[in-house]
Amino acid sequence: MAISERHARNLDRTRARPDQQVPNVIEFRDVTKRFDSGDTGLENATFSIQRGEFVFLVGHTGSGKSTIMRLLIKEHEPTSGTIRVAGHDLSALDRKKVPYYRRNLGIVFQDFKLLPNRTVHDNVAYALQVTGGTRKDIRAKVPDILRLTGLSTKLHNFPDQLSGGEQQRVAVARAFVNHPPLLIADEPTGNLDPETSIGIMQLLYRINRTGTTVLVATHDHAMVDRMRRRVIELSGGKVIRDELTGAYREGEVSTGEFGALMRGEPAPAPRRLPDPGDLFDDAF
Ligand SMILES: Nc1ncnc2c1ncn2[C@@H]1O[C@H](COP(=O)(O)OP(=O)(O)OP(=O)(O)O)[C@@H](O)[C@H]1O
Repeated sequence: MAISERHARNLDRTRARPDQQVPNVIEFRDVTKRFDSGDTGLENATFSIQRGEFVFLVGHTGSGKSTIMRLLIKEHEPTSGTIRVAGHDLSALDRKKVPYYRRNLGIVFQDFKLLPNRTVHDNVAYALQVTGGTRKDIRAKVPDILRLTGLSTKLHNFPDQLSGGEQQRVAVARAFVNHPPLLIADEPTGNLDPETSIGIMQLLYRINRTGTTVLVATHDHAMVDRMRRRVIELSGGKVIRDELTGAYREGEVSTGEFGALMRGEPAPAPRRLPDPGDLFDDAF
């Protein structure tokens, strides 16, 4: 669907429901996930994330971070409880429609998941093609996003000709080229050195400042402490902490480095404010 059509439809939505609140982008209500093996991935987890937030999911290995991500992309189904994305109950989303839903989300993994036999340009363009982007869209948007992610000089390179940090930039560019209302990243800096990790986090921060809601699962203590964003901590599948400007560990003092870390990082002007309802274009 063309952006202008979407925009008009979103305006209609707003007009039709003037007194209703904008729904949370993500809402977990009493969500439990038990696997066939008997392991518990998540236990009675309740939290919600509003439009435009930047949220870290932290916790020891096995605490349930990836389970939340996999539930969000409907790779797993909850054993009980309700998950809503942009106000839609994910259990009502037909299996056949799941690929459409996922294409409208920005998803970044630790291991990049790039197409090995396509160039940087084509990896990013592909994300537009599968959502119905025309050649004109590709010509207009891909160079822009490659500039934003610092990849303009690498557009003809293949993934195996790039460093880990550059590959992750391509993955972020691909996830963001559609300007998704929600971007989720599972350990996006897990394979990168601290310096490169800062670059990736700055990129996610800039993306967040265009209006995209960003959820990042991470073990990266230093990054969480420096950025001072909202932190949801898990332990044994339970939410044990939810702080608006938290550190990796409860009660740790601010390093005060956030300003320095993000200085000189101007946010690109949003083309349009992403509407979470766009996640479900063609899906419901
Ligand atoms: N497919 C699965 N089958 C069985 N148990 C699973 C499965 N996926 C996760 N688990 C279990 O669920 C619990 C939570 O795992 P999860 O992968 O969500 O943790 P995590 O916090 O993401 O860990 P890490 O930081 O190591 O990635 C663990 O006990 C894990 O063994």
